[in-house]
Amino acid sequence: MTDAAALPDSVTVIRHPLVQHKLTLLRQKSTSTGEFRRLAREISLLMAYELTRDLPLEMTGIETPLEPMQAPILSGKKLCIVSILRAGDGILEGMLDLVPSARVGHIGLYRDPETLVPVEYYLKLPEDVAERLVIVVDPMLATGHSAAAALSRLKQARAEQIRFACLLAAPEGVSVLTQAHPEVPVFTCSIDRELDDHAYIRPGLGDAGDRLYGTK
Ligand SMILES: O=P(O)(O)OC[C@H]1O[C@H](OP(=O)(O)OP(=O)(O)O)[C@H](O)[C@@H]1O
Ligand SMILES: O=c1cc[nH]c(=O)[nH]1
Ligand SMILES: [Mg+2]
Repeated sequence: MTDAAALPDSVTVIRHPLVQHKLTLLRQKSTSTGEFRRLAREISLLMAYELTRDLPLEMTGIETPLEPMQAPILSGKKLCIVSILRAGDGILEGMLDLVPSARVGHIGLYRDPETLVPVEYYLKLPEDVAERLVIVVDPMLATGHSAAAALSRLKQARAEQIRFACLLAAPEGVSVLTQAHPEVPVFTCSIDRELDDHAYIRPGLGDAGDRLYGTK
């Protein structure tokens, strides 16, 4: 929704028609919990395809049933997907569908409803997170403070190569995150109009965690 020309180079809006179509279904208030979860998973798989588009390859010798050949395999850092609990888990599943051997980390953060400051309540990362390409996932980038705090935590754990993926972003969140972590590529399916007075993304999709898990 926001003029792409105004975006920093580190931000990619995934405009693939399947992603955009599924995102529209996801946003609709009539979409049930089960359908919401399924759509989030499908969109995440497609996002993982975009996020991993530039992974390096090397050639290796294999044998087909008919003859030997040189064929490409992934050669760079192994992957770690870090989910920002709890709504991040709705994205994690679809990413793991595409890269099932990735390691997984979790950062538990909730946004205090009064202050909007992210509060950390859980952290579990693979021991070798510093050697991996880390993809941090959370459906919503609203004020940007949860994502910025998660990336700072990962840097404390010595992670060096980090990407961030969300379904929806507010312009305010993009600005906060890219200023705090300018070297981190950010992938989103939409940059919506604005944040409202409760720091909800408008038009948005509501509360991602509640819609994924059927809570209020
Ligand atoms: O950019 P911010 O303003 O920090 O807001 C975004 C955060 O808010 C939501 O989580 P929430 O606090 O609702 O926790 P939940 O995932 O447990 O529902 C969302 O999943 C992000 O983590
Ligand atoms: O719009 C928003 C903002 C933060 N968290 C959500 O789940 N939705
Ligand atoms: Mg929530």
